Formats: sequence, C-alpha cells, structure tokens
Amino acid sequence: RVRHYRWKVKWEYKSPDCYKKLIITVNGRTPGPTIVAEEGDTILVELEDNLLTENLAIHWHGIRQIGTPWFDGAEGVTQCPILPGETFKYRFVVDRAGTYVYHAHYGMQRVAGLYGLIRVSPRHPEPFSYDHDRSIILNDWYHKSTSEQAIGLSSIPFVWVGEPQSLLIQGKGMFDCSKVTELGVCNTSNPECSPHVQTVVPGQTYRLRIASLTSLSALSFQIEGHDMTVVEADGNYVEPFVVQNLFIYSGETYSVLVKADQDPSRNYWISTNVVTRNRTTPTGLAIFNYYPNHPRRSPPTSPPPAPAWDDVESRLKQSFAIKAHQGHIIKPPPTSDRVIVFLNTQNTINGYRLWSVNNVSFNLPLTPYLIALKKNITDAFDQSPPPDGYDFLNYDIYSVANNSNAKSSNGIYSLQFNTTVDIILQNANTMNKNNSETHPWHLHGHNFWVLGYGKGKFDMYNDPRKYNLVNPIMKNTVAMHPYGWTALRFRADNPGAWAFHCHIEYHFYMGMGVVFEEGIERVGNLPSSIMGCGQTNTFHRH
Ligand SMILES: O=C1O[C@H]([C@@H](O)CO)C(O)=C1O
Repeated sequence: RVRHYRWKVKWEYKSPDCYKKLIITVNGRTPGPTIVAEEGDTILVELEDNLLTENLAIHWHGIRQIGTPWFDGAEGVTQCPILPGETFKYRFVVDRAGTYVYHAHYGMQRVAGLYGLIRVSPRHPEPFSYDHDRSIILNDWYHKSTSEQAIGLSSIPFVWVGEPQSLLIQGKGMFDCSKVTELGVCNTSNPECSPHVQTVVPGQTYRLRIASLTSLSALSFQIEGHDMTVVEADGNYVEPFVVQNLFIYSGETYSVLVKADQDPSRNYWISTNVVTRNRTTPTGLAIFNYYPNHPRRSPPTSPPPAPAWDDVESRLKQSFAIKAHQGHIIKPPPTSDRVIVFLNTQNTINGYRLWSVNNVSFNLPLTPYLIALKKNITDAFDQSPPPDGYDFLNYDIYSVANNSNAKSSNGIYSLQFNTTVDIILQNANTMNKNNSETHPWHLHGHNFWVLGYGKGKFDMYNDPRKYNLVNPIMKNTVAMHPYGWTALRFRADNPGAWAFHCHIEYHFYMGMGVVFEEGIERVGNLPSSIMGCGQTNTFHRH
C-alpha cells in the first residue's frame, strides 16, 4: 500500500515556547505531520521547498532505505539539495515496524523546527499489549535564529550557541516572558504555547512513543508518580524494564508502557530536563491529564526533581539495562572482519573550533558521495580514507590535547560488502579542562548491535571479551558517555553511502561525523531528481 503525503515546507512566525520567532513548518506545523504506515508500505512524500531562499533535504531517520539509498535525505551524501520552489518526491519502503522520526538534513535546519514522527505498525502481534498508542517528541529550543547560530559556529573567533532557552514537549514549551523587554514578542497566554496535554482514562494502559530531536541536549523524561516500562528502542523490541526516569539522547526513540493507575481525581506533570550538561534551561512541562479532570488544571504538586546533570552512573545503568527482547533476538555475528576505533576530540584547525574523529574533521563535498561513487567521479572528494584508529598507546584521553596534526577532510571509509564491522567510539577530554561530553552517534542505512560500554580507554585485548553477544539490543543511535567508550557491530550489507555522525546538530556541523560506502556496484540506477549540484549537473533530468 502506498501512503501519499504532500508537504509544503516554509518559514513562519510561531511561538512554540511563547517567544515569537521564525521557524520552519511542514504544512503549517511543527512537529510536522506524523507518517502512519504498516510494515511493508511504501511512503511517498511530495515535498515542496517553500523556504524562498533556502535549500532543503529531509532524512527518514531509522528507515534503512534498502534498495533506495538515494532517498535517505542526507544532503551531500546521498543527494543534492532541493532548491527553493522545487518539489522533490521521496519514495521508500518502511520495511520494519517501530517508532522512527524524520527531520531536515541540510545545514542546521533541524534546529529551526523541521521534524516529525514516523509510526510503523507491525503485521504480527507484538510482545506486549496496551489500550492506546500515543506519541511525544521532545526538543530543545533556542531564540537565536538558526543562521546566526550556524555563522557563529563557523566564525573566528568561535561563537558557541550556549544552552537552549526552553524545552519543548510535542512542540510546546513555556518561556518566562518577564525576561523579554521587547513588546509583542513574548506572550504566555498565546495558545500556540499552551502546554501539551496527554489525556488518559483511569485504569487504561498507554503505549507512549517518545522521540528526542534535540539540537544539543540529552534529556531525562518523567511522568510524575508513574512507572514506565521500556518495551521498544529505535524500532527494536526491548526486554522490558521499569524506570521512573527515562534518559533519552538526540536521535533516539523509545516506547514505554504507562498505566493510568494513580489517584484519578487530579492531573500529573510530564517533565523533561537537560542532563549531561550543567543546565541553565528550565524544566519542560506538559500535563498528564486524568479524564475527566479539566485538561488545563495544573497538578497540585510541584514537578518531580530532576536527576543531577552530572550523574553519569544512572545513565550508564540505563544503557546497560537495554537488551533485546528474548523472543526477538537477532544474534550478532560472533566475530568481525574489521575493527575501526573512532577517537572523538574537539580541535582547533586553522583557527576554527571543530570536532574530529581520529584527528580528521569531516566536511561535505559539493558532489554527493553516492553520485560521485556510482558515476566514478574521482575528483569529487578526497580519495585517501581517514584512519581506522588513533595513537592509543600514547594518547591521554583525560587531558586537553592540542591535536596539532588535526585536519579537515571529506575522505570516507570503504567497507567491503557483506562484511562485519566493529566500531569503537572512544570519548576523550574536550578543549576545556576536566570536561568530556556525551555524544549520541547515529548510523544511516543500518541497525547496529550495541555490544558494550566501558569507562576510560578501550582495551583492545580485554574489553572485547566482555561483549554481550547473547542478547544485545539493535539500535540506530547510541550514546557515548563522558570519558567512556561504546562498542558497536554491524553488517555492511546495504549498498550505498551512509553517514555516521554525532546527532547533536551543532557537532555534526562542526565536523563530528564520517561516511561509509559499501556495495556501490550493487546500487541501482540513480534517479535524476537527486542530481544538479557540484559535478552532477550534467546528469540532471536526462
Ligand atoms: O562544541 C562545543 O563547544 C562548546 C564549548 O566546548 C566551547 O568552548 C561546547 O560546550 C560544545 O559542545
């Protein structure tokens, strides 16, 4: 069955947290429309770029694009950008049930509000039951314009974006307008920023799909007084476990089961807070409304306290708790053909503040990789691949390194088709003393097994012996914790060119990513609609 959507993307003045600014909407909304489909359906999105002066591309995050690598939506990797005024048709199959998202993948446009949910229902029974299916997207929100942020990040001296002004739950937040002096810009009684309400019927069980598309922040998520049973992560069934507080990183999705089993005479807070960074952003709030209480009635209590921002242990504990559901284990191959270690560092290169992987800061070429590879345009990008590791004997991950040999490059990793690849994400100190950040890494075109997490420097000899090869969860986005490592395994079995990057929008923009290519000779004929930029213009619309 084909699900056909027609979307108009444009800039509009909106006040998601009561503060009026220009944001990007899909058919007038942010979050955009939810794509609702069944496993095996074809999604057709006719996307009109109405941004007037800006290019566009949309990534279907978590959808593997098997057989359609050109519709992954990663501008510069799999397609040329869509030009203002143009209509582009994305057409792909949603082959697996689960909770996914979509968002802009051109420049830093995601920050401006272009994102939404994809809900794919299964053809087979699921390993849990519930009465209602609901979803919530979490986001952090800035008042500065996206272009001002982008220009600041790529300026000398570097201008950091700072912490977000508010947190949005399903596109709604509440900024304290007394901090704004300009008239008519901030208005707390604007219905556009009335808090999100999740109405529940006492006694019923809700499947709540929670997605985070934050630009920067890692979040905690709570429903006051209610336990949440985690049952799905990034479209994969989880061996159920209970949390009061769910940690969620940008690019991740979870389903939790919540039973409306508390005192039904009142409402409760839904709350979200920044973790992993010393927060200045106020708690994001929504209302968990027990029918028939008035949906706008404030809960009689204060929102539950937030976890300490620097409590790494609790977050690690959740990471370790996520295992594949016992009835749905896909066993990883017991060994791998190649191990690539990615040392993540912040660097200064030619005066610019950037992020690097193995001392290489990534930048996008003018000619998208997929087209360059398929058409054999060999001067489209740096043909020397970045390194498979770093100097792990001598590198001190706990100190500020000068990384004087860091460089910028658009070289990529070639993976042999149908091989098994291990990726070790190795964290380190940033350019600030005693500081290591949390980075959620997202892989396009694949799910990977999460084999393990550890503290300190990854030990090539001993740590692999501790890998979970029995019931590792498969995901498409995973956190690398401060001063720690995360080990992943995946099969390079999806012909195409695929981005793998930090899902913090600012960090990818600052070079924190890589690209893998595999099985290019198996990629079918590229549609001419993805061409037109760089050296591809000769192939456009032939
Ligand atoms: O990329 C980043 O830059 C800032 C800071 O390191 C600048 O000094 C920060 O917190 C980031 O995550």
